[in-house]
Amino acid sequence: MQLVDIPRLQHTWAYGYIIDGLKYIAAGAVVDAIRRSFVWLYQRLKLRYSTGAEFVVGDPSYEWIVLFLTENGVWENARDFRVTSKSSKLVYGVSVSADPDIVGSADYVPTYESPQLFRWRGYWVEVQRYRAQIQGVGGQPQQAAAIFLTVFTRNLSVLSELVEEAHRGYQHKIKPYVTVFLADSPSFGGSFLWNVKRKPHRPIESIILPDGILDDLISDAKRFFASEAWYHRAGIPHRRGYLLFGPPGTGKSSTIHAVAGELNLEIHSFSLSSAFVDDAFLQRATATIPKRSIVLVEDIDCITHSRDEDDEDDEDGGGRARGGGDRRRHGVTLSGLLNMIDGIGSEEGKLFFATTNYVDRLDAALMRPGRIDRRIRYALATGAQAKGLFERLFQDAEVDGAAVIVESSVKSGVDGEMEKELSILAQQFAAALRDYEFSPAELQGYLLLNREQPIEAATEMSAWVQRQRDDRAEKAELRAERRERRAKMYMEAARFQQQQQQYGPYPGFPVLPGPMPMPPPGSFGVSPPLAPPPIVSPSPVPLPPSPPADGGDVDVAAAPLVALAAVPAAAPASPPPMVASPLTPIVTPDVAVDADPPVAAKLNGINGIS
Ligand SMILES: Nc1ncnc2c1ncn2[C@@H]1O[C@H](COP(=O)(O)OP(=O)(O)OP(=O)(O)O)[C@@H](O)[C@H]1O
Repeated sequence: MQLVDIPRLQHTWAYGYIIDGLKYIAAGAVVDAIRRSFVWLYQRLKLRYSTGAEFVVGDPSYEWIVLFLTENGVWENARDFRVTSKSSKLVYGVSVSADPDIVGSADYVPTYESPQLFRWRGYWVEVQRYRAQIQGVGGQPQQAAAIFLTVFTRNLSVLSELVEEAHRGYQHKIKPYVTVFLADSPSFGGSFLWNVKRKPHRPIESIILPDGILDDLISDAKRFFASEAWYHRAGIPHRRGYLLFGPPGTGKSSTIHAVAGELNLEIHSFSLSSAFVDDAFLQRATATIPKRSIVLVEDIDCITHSRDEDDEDDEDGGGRARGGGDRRRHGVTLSGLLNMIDGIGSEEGKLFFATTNYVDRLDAALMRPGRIDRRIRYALATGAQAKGLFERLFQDAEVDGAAVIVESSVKSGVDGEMEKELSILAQQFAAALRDYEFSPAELQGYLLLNREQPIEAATEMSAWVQRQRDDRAEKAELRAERRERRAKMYMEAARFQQQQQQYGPYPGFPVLPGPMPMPPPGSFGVSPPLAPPPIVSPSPVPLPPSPPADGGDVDVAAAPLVALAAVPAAAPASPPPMVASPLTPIVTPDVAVDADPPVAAKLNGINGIS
């Protein structure tokens, strides 16, 4: 059967329209085929004669490329932008305001997704923004903004030169800043990203530590970077590990920031106490850290135990995993941490810094040379440090013309004479407290309250110290009371249990499973009253130890005191009880194999840095 009767159709009015329609369809198909052929050809040529690279947000290289594209004016034709607030003054994207404060407070990055072409060193480069699928921790797919660069040349080195130039430009731009990449978990998924912060360089002189500690640390790190070839020849991973330990607020993090600023390094930081940090997270995060970086692990004592260890503990009724139940599935295990530290060395040239307030909780495996090469102990402030802090914070008092005028009565000597003498005030300030009584952070807090008034800060220090001591004594008393109450409850329960065993269960009361476990030694009421904090210790300040010949810990606590002899001394105090550390002496590899013996000898004499 004939479906369309063409000869009859020819005589109808619709015939012309149908033929025209068919012609248009045919023409459209031809044009589309040509377009597709061009696209196909373009893609083929692109594949054959170009090299490309993807940069995903959250990776440090994304920051370099965004800045590079901005500097090369690639965004200039864009009209739509993604705006994000930011805390630094570094300008990315496009300048939209002449006011530097306004420009510096937000990021403007174009949102368009169509490719842009630009010339770089005679090569055509195509840039395209899009959303990439990346694999999150745990394998879940996740969307992330990305930039794809295509360089139209088959020479791969052009692309790597471009990336290198972008990195150099970025480092030059951020020179006055230390870039800190904080490992973070985005709220919408289980993956991770680097949260980028830029902080102005912290001057070395602003950190008040016993003489030489910081300089030694910096020269050690410089020497490490200078001896890359030696590490390769010796077959040792080019990595250096430092452990900074001591009470909170004593300058550990500040030291690391100062080192990063001095050596122009980026910091990639995670805290093991963060809820989202686990073994898989560490592996993924460290894999993205570039060369010449500081890898900083804060609270390195916060590791949980592996499943096997937990199971063993549970059999013993222990359950050692800190934080209980959930920590067994989350958190960083010792083996995960060791793998991560060892893995850092697979990418060259990294300084590994770890901080902790509880050095005695660290495993010996973690402390072995090759993982931790040097250890530095921090302590509460000595009188010399307090004096240094005071002078540092009020150094501008004179510069601003607001000279510190001290009545000569403050200074024993000629009556009525006025003298600008900041150091006398600083001595008065330091004399009001004992060594190892307050952290530098606490002293800084007090000084900031009196930022404009150095005289008041010095003269009112004794009253502040007294208030802090009273406060501490009150808290200690409360703690002792709580312990006593808990001890009483425990004794009651034990007695009740004994009676149940003796006379049978009381009707209506549950039978307690016996026997009651013994309380840990020293807990509850059986322990002696709380030991007073080291502030009230009457023993004299120890003499500075001579540097250990075998390279022990750097002991910030026991470093020489700057002469405060002129200051009326407060009751002497002993240093805080230093935790007996299970650390084994560390042998640094530098001495035996260093090409420059005098330098090696000098370094190994550093203040006993181990
Ligand atoms: N030795 C120091 N010299 C100058 N400032 C200090 C010193 N120690 C601490 N500070 C000040 O105290 C604050 C906290 O210091 P920082 O974060 O470095 O201490 P930390 O030892 O890392 O503390 P935590 O163990 O709690 O992380 C900073 O503002 C810093 O300026």
